[in-house]
Amino acid sequence: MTATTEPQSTRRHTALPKARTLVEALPWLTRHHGRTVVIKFGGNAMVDESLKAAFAQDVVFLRQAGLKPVVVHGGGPQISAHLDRLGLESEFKAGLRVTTPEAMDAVRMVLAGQVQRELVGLLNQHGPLAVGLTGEDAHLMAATQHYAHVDGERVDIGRVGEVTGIDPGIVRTLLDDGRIPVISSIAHSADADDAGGVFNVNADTAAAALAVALGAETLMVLTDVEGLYADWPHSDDVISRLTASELEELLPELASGMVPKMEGCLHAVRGGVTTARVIDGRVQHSILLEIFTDEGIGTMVVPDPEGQQ
Ligand SMILES: Nc1ncnc2c1ncn2[C@@H]1O[C@H](COP(=O)(O)OP(=O)(O)O)[C@@H](O)[C@H]1O
Ligand SMILES: CC(=O)N[C@@H](CCC(=O)OP(=O)(O)O)C(=O)O
Repeated sequence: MTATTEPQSTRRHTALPKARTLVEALPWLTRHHGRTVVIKFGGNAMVDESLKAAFAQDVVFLRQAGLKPVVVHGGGPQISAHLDRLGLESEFKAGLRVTTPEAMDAVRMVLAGQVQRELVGLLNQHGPLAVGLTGEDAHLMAATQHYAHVDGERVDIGRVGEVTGIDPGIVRTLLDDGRIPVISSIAHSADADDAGGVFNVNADTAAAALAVALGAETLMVLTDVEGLYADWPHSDDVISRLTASELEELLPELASGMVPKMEGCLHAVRGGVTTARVIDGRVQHSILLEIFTDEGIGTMVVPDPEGQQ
């Protein structure tokens, strides 16, 4: 056998940048240790296989680094594609899907049976970590019917849910057991006369409600744009940081896709979450960049300074 040798100095030299990267992450590792991070993975950010695999690596990395990641996933485009295959049209009002009972069955099947299963599978390639559930499981998320408001009119959009309560017990149990909960945004009906009913909840709204109920440190929303554009669609200047009050002022000007996201961020920081961020899910390892470096990308919403509302 011929042994391969390399001069000691070369080996040390090539390893050094890796060690530096690890050491640079130390303050962030210390700061975030034991903290809960709710990550919303949008259907539009799930565009290719390598991105999904990198997403799974990042989430597992957080878990192995001592954080408690909770994944809430979307799947709007996947639901629309399925409805299309069934010959059913997708209609949105005020950014929310008009959800007939027939569409509700498809929403539940695609989110819990397809998108969630795929994410659980990708995470579990790294070990027996991920457990999938919906808001129906152990009554995690309760909702009543949500009506949309279009041009000042109250519109019935079917089985769309307004979150009325979160019982985070099952998620806490999973986190304490070292698991990664992967949650589909379907809620059980809170109405006694609709027992057994289910509602379609926007995934951004569900993620924000969960972040508040879990006392999460961070809500991270991965989507298919760089962050919140100041003057969308006319310019691609991203707002990098804004306070809750600044965001509140901006909300009426926002267009549909961003509305539930930014409302969710506002709800989260007003509910005690330290930062809510909208980041570009199309950038590989954007979660790691956001948590462990100064080179965070996207938009960060922070609470108002003390004494200012
Ligand atoms: N001010 C804004 N800044 C960025 N994106 C915006 C803005 N207003 C509307 N949008 C739209 O919102 C979309 C993201 O929302 P959505 O399509 O629901 O994504 P996801 O599937 O990730 O939840 C963007 O692709 C963009 O088209
Ligand atoms: C009520 C409502 O609109 N629900 C969404 C749920 C999925 C979702 O929010 O997915 P994204 O995050 O990928 O947009 C829908 O049916 O499309």
